[in-house]
Amino acid sequence: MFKMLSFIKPYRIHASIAWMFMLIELLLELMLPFIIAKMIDDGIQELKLDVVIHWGLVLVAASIVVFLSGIINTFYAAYTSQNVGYDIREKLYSQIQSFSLSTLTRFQTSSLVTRLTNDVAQLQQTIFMGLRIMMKAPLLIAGAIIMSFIVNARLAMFFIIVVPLLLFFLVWIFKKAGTAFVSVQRRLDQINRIMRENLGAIRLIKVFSRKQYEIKRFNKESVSLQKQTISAFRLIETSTPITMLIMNFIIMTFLWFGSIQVQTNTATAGEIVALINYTTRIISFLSIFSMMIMIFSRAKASAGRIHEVMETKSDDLNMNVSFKKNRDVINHGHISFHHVSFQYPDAQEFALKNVSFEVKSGETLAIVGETGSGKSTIVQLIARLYDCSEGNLCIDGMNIEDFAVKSLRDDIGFVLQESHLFTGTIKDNIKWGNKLAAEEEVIEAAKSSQIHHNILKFKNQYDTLIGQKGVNLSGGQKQRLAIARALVRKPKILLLDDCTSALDVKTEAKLLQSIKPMKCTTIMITQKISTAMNADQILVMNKGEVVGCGNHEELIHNCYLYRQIYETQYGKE
Ligand SMILES: Nc1ncnc2c1ncn2[C@@H]1O[C@H](COP(=O)(O)OP(=O)(O)OP(=O)(O)O)[C@@H](O)[C@H]1O
Repeated sequence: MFKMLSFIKPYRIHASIAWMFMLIELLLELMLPFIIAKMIDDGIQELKLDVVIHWGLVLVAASIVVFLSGIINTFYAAYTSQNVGYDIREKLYSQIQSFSLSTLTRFQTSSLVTRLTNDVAQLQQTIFMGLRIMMKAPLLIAGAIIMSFIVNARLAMFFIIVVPLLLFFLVWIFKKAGTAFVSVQRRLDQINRIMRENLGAIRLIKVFSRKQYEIKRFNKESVSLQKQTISAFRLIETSTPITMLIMNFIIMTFLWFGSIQVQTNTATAGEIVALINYTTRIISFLSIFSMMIMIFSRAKASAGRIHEVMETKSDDLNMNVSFKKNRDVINHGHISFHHVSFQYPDAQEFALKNVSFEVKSGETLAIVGETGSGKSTIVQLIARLYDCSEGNLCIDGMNIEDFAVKSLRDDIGFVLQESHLFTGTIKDNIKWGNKLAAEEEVIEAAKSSQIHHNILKFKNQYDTLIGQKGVNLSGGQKQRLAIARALVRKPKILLLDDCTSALDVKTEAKLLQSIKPMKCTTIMITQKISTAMNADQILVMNKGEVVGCGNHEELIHNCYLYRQIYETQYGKE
């Protein structure tokens, strides 16, 4: 938690101003009961109207300054907390961007979203409360005890016994509640995960009529969150009645012993009023204390979760500038795999086993094979989303690990199996691939990917807004838009991971024809033999191994698996 305080450093002047005005407010608040005691003892009891007016005016002036100090304090506390929240969120976000795929999987997307939103908001609120009242509460309690000693030391002795006991009790609650709130935040992660899954698959839920099942699943997590939150709050709530009971007991003690002292002329009525006034202030701030415990306990849990992300090593290959020969562009796009094996982190088996093949510059390689045979893994290694476990992957004769990762990826156009589109216009989505692309280049990419004519039919053409995840486009349109986004990069290497599945044969053939003149080395994963047949070479994969490589004619004769796939799609004839 204290590590998070370093984020306040840039705003120390604003935080100090908030603090200063909080101290002014506090000092004057502490003086108010003292002023009232003076008014009673020197003015009302002595029947001196001028003394009453004098202390009355002092009281009004002090109240105005308290009010103004409160406003200024709130302003600076809000400024500091909002800015610190912004900085933490920004740092957290860029840290998340620097994680490798396996680290991101380990944290889980829903948990990262909760950390970026809810956890940061908890810290923001704690900093605001810290500068507004949290610091004030202990100081006011200490100040009220000191003032009570100045007013009447004998009666104030009760505080010395009771207040440390109370504080001890409250710290114990704070520790217990901290653990409880970590569980609350974890439950919140689960709720977010279910919501993400649910909203992302709303169509699937509808067609499978799984609405009730999903509602039950959500309710189960929701009830679990509710129970955990209630038990955490219950713990904190026990502190309020216990605190009130003890402090009311002190007030009764002051009234009892105070009345005896007034009768024996060892204390004045004003002193007793002032002492009770200080006690009620301590009570009100001790009840703020229980709120503070709650806020601090939650913030402690949130700070731990944020700290965990910030302390995790940035392990995206982008960060490790490991290129030795300083090559930062792909010249020709010649790809060669030499006995490459690969195992996913935490996986039991190798996804690729001793894979060797070559694709010459400007050629097209189609990869076919059963599901789970390692096709996507091959293209992911070329984009260096992972490094080979064994063997070498070379581009233009140089080991891929010697390239600067960012530059390597800048020369690659990658179209994933699932076409992710972003909220924005069609033009924005294509330009996402290359933000420097001119209008003509965007249109050219759209033409090559066979989506241009569809776009022209929309009322706003390239400025048509796409909803979240492109809901107003068909599956095939989304795929072609994703291809246009890759083509606009003018890549040296184009990786198409089964991204033409939703296209009809005619459109797909046109698309592949228009890619050819671009002379980029293309690796195309496909389930369709009709598509694979157009490639210069076809690689046949089975259980992570290459079982055939060559053109269509060669494979029909030499590769049993290829022939089987062919016969399934075209019939034995
Ligand atoms: N992130 C991952 N972590 C662990 N194992 C993985 C991961 N991704 C894939 N695998 C495993 O690696 C193997 C190869 O997966 P890959 O996605 O390359 O197959 P594929 O041929 O592209 O399949 P499909 O045609 O269904 O897309 C599979 O057994 C799969 O379960």
